[in-house]
Amino acid sequence: MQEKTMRTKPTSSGAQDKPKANDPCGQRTSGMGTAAEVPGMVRMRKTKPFFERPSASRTAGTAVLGSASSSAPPGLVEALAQAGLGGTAASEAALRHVAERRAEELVEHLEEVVGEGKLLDAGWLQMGKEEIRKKLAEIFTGYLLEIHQIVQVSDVFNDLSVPCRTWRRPWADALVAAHHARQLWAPHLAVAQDFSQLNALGLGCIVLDGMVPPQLAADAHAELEQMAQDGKLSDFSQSTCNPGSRHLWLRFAGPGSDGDGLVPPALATLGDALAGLPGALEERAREVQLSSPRLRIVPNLMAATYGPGSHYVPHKDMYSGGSCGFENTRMLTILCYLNPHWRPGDGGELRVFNTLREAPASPGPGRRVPELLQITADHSESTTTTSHGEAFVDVEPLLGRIVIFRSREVWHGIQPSKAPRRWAVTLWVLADGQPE
Ligand SMILES: O=C(O)CCC(=O)C(=O)O
Ligand SMILES: [Fe+2]
Repeated sequence: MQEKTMRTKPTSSGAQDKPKANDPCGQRTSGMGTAAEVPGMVRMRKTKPFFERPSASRTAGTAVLGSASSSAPPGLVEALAQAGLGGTAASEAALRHVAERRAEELVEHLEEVVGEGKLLDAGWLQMGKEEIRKKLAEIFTGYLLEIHQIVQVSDVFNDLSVPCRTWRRPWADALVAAHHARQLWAPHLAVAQDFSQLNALGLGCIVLDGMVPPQLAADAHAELEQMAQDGKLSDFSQSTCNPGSRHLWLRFAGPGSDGDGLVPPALATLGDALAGLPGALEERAREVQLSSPRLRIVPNLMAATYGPGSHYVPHKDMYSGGSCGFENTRMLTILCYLNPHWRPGDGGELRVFNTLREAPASPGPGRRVPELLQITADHSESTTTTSHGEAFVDVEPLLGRIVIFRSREVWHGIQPSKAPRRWAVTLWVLADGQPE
């Protein structure tokens, strides 16, 4: 378990190193699958939930209505609860019915919804009641359908994810040391103890070699090659961020993973073991009284491959939905490289940049998520500022090498690959915004 074989270049390497302003590269933009399939796509809670389940005791909602108001339509959430439709099973027709009924009620109390700072501006008082009723019904229906979608996705996510402290693995517990936790969460402290090139960049990033049994890594590599041959990979990415890359998702545990034969054994074992790392890191941090965020595991690995010429421009793994107001909650990126034949000159190194001072990157507070389920490629506001510096370290994608870094801070990219297929599996570890 040592850090080794990294090359450092002190200067910028030109255009490829510079992300464009408005760089939409925080996530691959093709073949992303559904929100529920992609770790980190939904949860945005930290201390303040962006969305709370409808409940009778709640009088105001969060700002999901957007254009019409910054608060929930008066009484609508209560009406939903009274109709027994707070769960995920409500049909669209039932939600429309609740919305219509509430609109009818409110037309008799226009002062609650029309006027300065209210749901509809004072101009609406010029309209007839029927027109106002229709407008309210339309707004309410949109609101209910939106929050209903969020509840559904949130439920799926919660079913799929667990706090990392419940995913402890002896393998990871034995291998993770306190200094790893320091390197990750307090790099400024770690620098004093460890003068590695990576630490010198002042990042939260660690490289671990010799942890994955070589045979397991080789088997996992063979399984990926087989899956590629069997046509399981996505199409080639057309994105300017990571042109030519291909990927597939491997749900190695939990609902949807059993008996479907989609995750071959070595990859499943590897995923299960990697998922033990955050819990071990959290525990080590606790032991040395280091403050670190609580984390959550989604047992879903992404395997990605880069062929000749394909690369990934500098980016961070945290991204937001830009105009959608969506933001992921990725906290840690855990990579494991699976390239038994990698040689110097094959390219595909992970380039890790030093990071300039930026605003603290914690999961955002409540945001609008109107297009939540349609998220495809709108990550355009994720990286509006180019805040990595000139220095970088290239990390070779060697068989079994594990790299862990802070998704929200660390700028990284992949150098153009020259090898036929450069493989990595990634586990994104999410913030745990659940109450204590
Ligand atoms: O494979 C790697 O080295 C990094 C991949 C990456 O940055 C990503 O998928 O976001
Ligand atoms: Fe990345």
